[in-house]
Amino acid sequence: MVIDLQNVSFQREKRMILKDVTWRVQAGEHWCLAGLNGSGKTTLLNLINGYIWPTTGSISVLGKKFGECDLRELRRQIGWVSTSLQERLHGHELAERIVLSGKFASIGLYEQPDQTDVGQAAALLSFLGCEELRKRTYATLSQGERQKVLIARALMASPRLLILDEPCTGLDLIAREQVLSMIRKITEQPDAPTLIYVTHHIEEILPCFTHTLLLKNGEVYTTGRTPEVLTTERLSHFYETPVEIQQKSGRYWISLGDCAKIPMIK
Ligand SMILES: Nc1ncnc2c1ncn2[C@@H]1O[C@H](COP(=O)(O)OP(=O)(O)OP(=O)(O)O)[C@@H](O)[C@H]1O
Repeated sequence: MVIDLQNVSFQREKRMILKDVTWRVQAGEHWCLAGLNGSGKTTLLNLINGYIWPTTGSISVLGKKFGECDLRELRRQIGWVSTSLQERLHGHELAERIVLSGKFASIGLYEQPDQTDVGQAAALLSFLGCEELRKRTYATLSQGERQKVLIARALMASPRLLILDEPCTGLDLIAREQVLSMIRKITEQPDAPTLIYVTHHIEEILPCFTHTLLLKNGEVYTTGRTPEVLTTERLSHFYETPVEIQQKSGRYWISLGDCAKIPMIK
């Protein structure tokens, strides 16, 4: 079992941010975690990484039960690409060195990488179709290029679990599709890590995401195989707004249904 959350709740200042979340991710599955702003996605990721502790319930990740394992050791097997990581990186650092720093889980490169590491970083950038970025400084990269470099950085540590927290935020249509195609490529590798892809956007849910969890107001609204979750009926209930889902080339495209029924701000 890759992730096993049993009846997990998380409370802060009398407010239940997550309520009775039970979620199991098995090896060989790739999950999409979707929900509206404030539904609790980041809180859930912080719990899975052991940065916060549940108020009630139990958590096991990669077979290690929280409370009985060394979290620092566990975190070495988890790659996490997020906007907060982006903000902490140094703009003057070369893309290649940012990728290399993934091996040491450091912000900045303080240890001397060997030739094998340098070769692996180059191979990862090439695999992800962005080898030309190697000698560019991070500050000069576009948002889409930064995401590619950060994904390569996460892969540098050969994680068993890779969490991609809204990697397509701020990307234009083409850059978004490039990042999504990189992600698909990762899942096609024989030794691919289990992916957890967090998004607000149904359109980003690729066919490789076998399962989807919809989170609403801190509760699991539904989980299951992606085609069973992403239906017009279920998503209209989820959004409390009529929507229509169309499937094209294995992707899901959402549009608003009867606009007259959508609650608007007056
Ligand atoms: N430490 C905290 N103390 C109080 N409230 C918190 C704390 N952490 C999160 N919250 C609240 O819990 C709710 C869930 O936050 P969270 O960041 O997990 O949501 P999210 O689904 O990741 O949102 P977004 O999609 O906007 O990033 C929000 O209303 C947030 O304000």
